[in-house]
Amino acid sequence: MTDSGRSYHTIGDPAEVEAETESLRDRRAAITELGDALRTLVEQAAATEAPADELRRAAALVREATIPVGKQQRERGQMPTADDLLGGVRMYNPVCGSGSALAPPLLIELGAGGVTGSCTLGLAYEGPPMYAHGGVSALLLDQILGYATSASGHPGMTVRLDTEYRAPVPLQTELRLSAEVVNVDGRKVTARATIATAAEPDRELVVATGLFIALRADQAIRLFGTVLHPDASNPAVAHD
Ligand SMILES: CCCCC/C=C\C/C=C\C/C=C\C/C=C\CCCC(=O)SCCNC(=O)CCNC(=O)[C@H](O)C(C)(C)COP(=O)(O)OP(=O)(O)OC[C@H]1O[C@@H](n2cnc3c(N)ncnc32)[C@H](O)[C@@H]1OP(=O)(O)O
Repeated sequence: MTDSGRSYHTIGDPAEVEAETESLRDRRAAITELGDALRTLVEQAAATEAPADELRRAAALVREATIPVGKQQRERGQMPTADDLLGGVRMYNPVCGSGSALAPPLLIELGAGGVTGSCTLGLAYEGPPMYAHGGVSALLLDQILGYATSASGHPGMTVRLDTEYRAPVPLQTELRLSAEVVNVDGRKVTARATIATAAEPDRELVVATGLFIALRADQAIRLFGTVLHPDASNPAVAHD
């Protein structure tokens, strides 16, 4: 679980992220607080052995909670007002976002040779008994690969993700991820990422290679026209 405050998903130097007004800081802290509560709910709901009447009582309470949350909803073409897309603040990113009930969340740090990530997966992520679902491993790896490519100055979209599952990923165990860019060929960027446990960081449980393509301006406009304004200062768009 994350603390409230500055624990949401950012990329790069936090000092570079747009100056937060007091009200934006407060709203992001509240989004994180709700995210923490939702993650606790999701995890406990996946692990519960409570009797049927208790589950029905909980369902009624959750339905009640949707009333204030549902009052003001954004549409698909609108970014969350608490996000800063180019600054890399994505409050609801389903892997790292502190506001997302789906996110473990994965905490990513920028290091000298690449990026590292840490998280612990609860029972909500179970695939084979006691171990993570393979799709969840791929989700974590795609995210950290994307982060590594962006952090290296070559943001792009995943067009290929090759995932090799060498050993099952244990739940309720602190995990370490790492990723680095291994090749840049024009708009094509290749990166490699791994998942291990914190206790045995050199034993690679899952290894992925991702191919990322930097978007041409016309592609960015076609895909993200309503939310992304490509210009010379936008690092997400290749200008070749
Ligand atoms: C990306 C902008 C978003 C804004 C980002 C802003 C700031 C960044 C901040 C934070 C980011 C931090 C972390 C990132 C987070 C998460 C990472 C998750 C990433 C994803 O989860 S993202 C969703 C899944 N992703 C897709 O939804 C892509 C679907 N896709 C397409 O929309 C098209 O594919 C497109 C438009 C990408 C390319 O357009 P296209 O396909 O027409 O390709 P194009 O002509 O441009 O080709 C150029 C060269 O790539 C080769 N090439 C293409 N595809 C290939 C393949 N599959 N295998 C081998 N080579 C391939 C060609 O062969 C050619 O090679 P060559 O030059 O040698 O001929």
